[in-house]
Amino acid sequence: MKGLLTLANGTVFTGQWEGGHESVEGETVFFTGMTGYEEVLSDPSYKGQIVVFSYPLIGNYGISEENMESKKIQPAGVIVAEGYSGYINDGKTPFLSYLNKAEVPVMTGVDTRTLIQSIRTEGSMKAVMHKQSSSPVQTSNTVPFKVKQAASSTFSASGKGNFHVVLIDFGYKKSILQSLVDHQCKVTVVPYDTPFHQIEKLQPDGLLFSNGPGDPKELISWFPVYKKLAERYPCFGICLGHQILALAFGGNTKKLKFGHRGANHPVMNMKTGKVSMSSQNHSYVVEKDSLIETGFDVLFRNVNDDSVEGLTHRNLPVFSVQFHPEAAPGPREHQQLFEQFITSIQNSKKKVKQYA
Ligand SMILES: NC(=O)CC[C@H](N)C(=O)O
Repeated sequence: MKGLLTLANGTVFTGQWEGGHESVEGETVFFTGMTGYEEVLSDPSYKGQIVVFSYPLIGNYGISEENMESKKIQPAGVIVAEGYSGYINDGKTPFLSYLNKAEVPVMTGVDTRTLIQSIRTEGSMKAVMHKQSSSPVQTSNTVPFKVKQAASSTFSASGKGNFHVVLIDFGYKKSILQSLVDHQCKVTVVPYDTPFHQIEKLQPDGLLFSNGPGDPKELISWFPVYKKLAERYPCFGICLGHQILALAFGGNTKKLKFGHRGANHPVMNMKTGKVSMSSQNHSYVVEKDSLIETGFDVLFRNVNDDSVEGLTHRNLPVFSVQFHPEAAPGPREHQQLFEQFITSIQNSKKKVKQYA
C-alpha cells in the first residue's frame, strides 16, 4: 500500500505505508543520529511530530522496553528510508511490529535525503502523512503541548537517597530520572502545574526542570511560580526546562529554522573552552541578547551555529543546558552535569547550615 507525505509547501513524498492510523498530521523534523531510535520514538519531547530518520536503516537492533523513555510512542508518524525486518535478538520486538501495535504510522522507502534537504532549505514544516486510499486529516494549528502526569510519585534506589530532588515534569525522559537516582537522589516527580506551596511542602534539596514538547512560551502563566522556585532552591534545567528558566527570569526564546536533533552536536563550555559532543532534540533556543538583565551567563554555546546551549546564574545555584546530558546511546560525557547539580545542592546545604 502506498503512503503519501504532503508538506505544507505542497511537496509530496511517497513511500510504502506500513500501518497505523490512516492519516496524521504533525510538524516534520529530522534526526541525524545513527543509533538511538528507541530513545527518539519514546521521548515525550517528540510528541505530535513526524520524525524523519536520516540514517538509512532503522530498526536493526529491534526495540527493548528497557530502552524506552516513556510508556508511549510519542511522534505522530515516522518516516524512514528502510525499515529493518530481519533477524533481531531474543527478547526484542521488531521495529515495525512495535509501531504497528502502537498504531503509529510508518512510511518506508521514502527518499529521506531529498526530504531532509527540503526541510533544511525551507525549515521545519507541518505535513500530513496518509495512506493513499484514505483522505488526509484537516490541518489544524493546535500545538501538541500538555504532557501531564496525574499525580506526583517518588522514586529512589533502595536504601539510597541522600538528596531529595523534585523533578518538575513537562514530559520527562526516564533516563533523567534514572540519572538522578544513580546520583543518590530520592526523586519526586510532580506535574508542571504544581503550586509553589505544594513543592515547598515536599522539602526538596533541589529542583530539576525537565525536557518536554512544544513552545516553552505556552507556559507563560507559570513563569512567576518557576522564578520564585528558582530563587529558593538549587535548580538544574534540561532542554525545555532550560528554556523555561531563561524565560522566567525575563529572557526570550525563538524558533530555529529546523532545530537540532542528533547525537553529535558539539558544544563549548564557556568557562573552560572545552568542546564536547552532545545529544540534542529541540526547535527553540534562548536568545543570547535577551539575557542581559536575567542574571544568567552563557555556560555552553553551540559550535556549529553559535546558539546558546547552557546557562549559569551569577548569584543563584541555578544552571541549565539545552542539550541532553542524560542521553543514551548518545555521548555520555555530560553525565558530570548531574554531579555538578549534586555539588550545588551540597554547597547550598552548607550555606544554610552556616546561617542557621
Ligand atoms: N527536548 C526538549 O525538551 C525540547 C524543548 C522544546 N520543545 C523545543 O523543541 O525546543
